[in-house]
Amino acid sequence: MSGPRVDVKVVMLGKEYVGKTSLVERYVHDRFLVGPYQNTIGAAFVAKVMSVGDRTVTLGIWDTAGSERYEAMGRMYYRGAKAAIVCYDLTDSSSFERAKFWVKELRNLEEGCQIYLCGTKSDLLEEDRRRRRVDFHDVQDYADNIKAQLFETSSKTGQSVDELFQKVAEDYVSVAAFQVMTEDKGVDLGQKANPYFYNCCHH
Ligand SMILES: Nc1nc2c(ncn2[C@@H]2O[C@H](COP(=O)(O)OP(=O)(O)OP(=O)(O)O)[C@@H](O)[C@H]2O)c(=O)[nH]1
Repeated sequence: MSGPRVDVKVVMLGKEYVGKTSLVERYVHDRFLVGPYQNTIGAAFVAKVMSVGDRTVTLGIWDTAGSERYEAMGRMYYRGAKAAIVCYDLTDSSSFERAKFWVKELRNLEEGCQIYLCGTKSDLLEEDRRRRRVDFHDVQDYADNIKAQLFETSSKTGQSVDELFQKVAEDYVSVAAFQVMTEDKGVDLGQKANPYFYNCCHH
């Protein structure tokens, strides 16, 4: 990989047990850990180097603990994040309520952070569609409202996991390029208050 380096801080948020750690494990190590569930304590950090066009992008991923016990710490970890992957479990409606809580927080306190909604464990729906507890179209409407992107993933099968992280990196690179372009030209667009406005309008 060559070209200019870009570092992006990404934070994983969502209720405990929704599968944040599993998503990171699948993306970074291409594996799905079986065995007893181990909740994350505090947060874990992992970096993954990848490429977007001729750019080398390092995603610095903070995997936060979902337990409400660690809620205040979650705040520490999303500070300065350029992207948040807000996870909910497709088979657990309460986890979507919790996702909305994080979205509200981010929108109030971390304006420059692009939000990606991620419905997890889609393989369980492949096994039995009746297990779905969060309607795709409802979430899509919600995502449109908050200008977020929506993915449904499975860390077990790998479905849409690479696509999700690739999109995070691509979006960040295109926004960074747009910022450089407008700064070079001395353009002062109102949209720059929300750097992802441009990006959202072009996808
Ligand atoms: N079938 C299936 N199970 C999953 C998937 N992702 C996670 N799980 C299971 O869900 C449980 C919780 O997964 P974790 O990745 O530890 O969840 P977490 O959100 O990191 O949990 P906290 O650390 O407590 O916040 C584990 O038993 C996983 O094996 C998936 O895509 N499919």
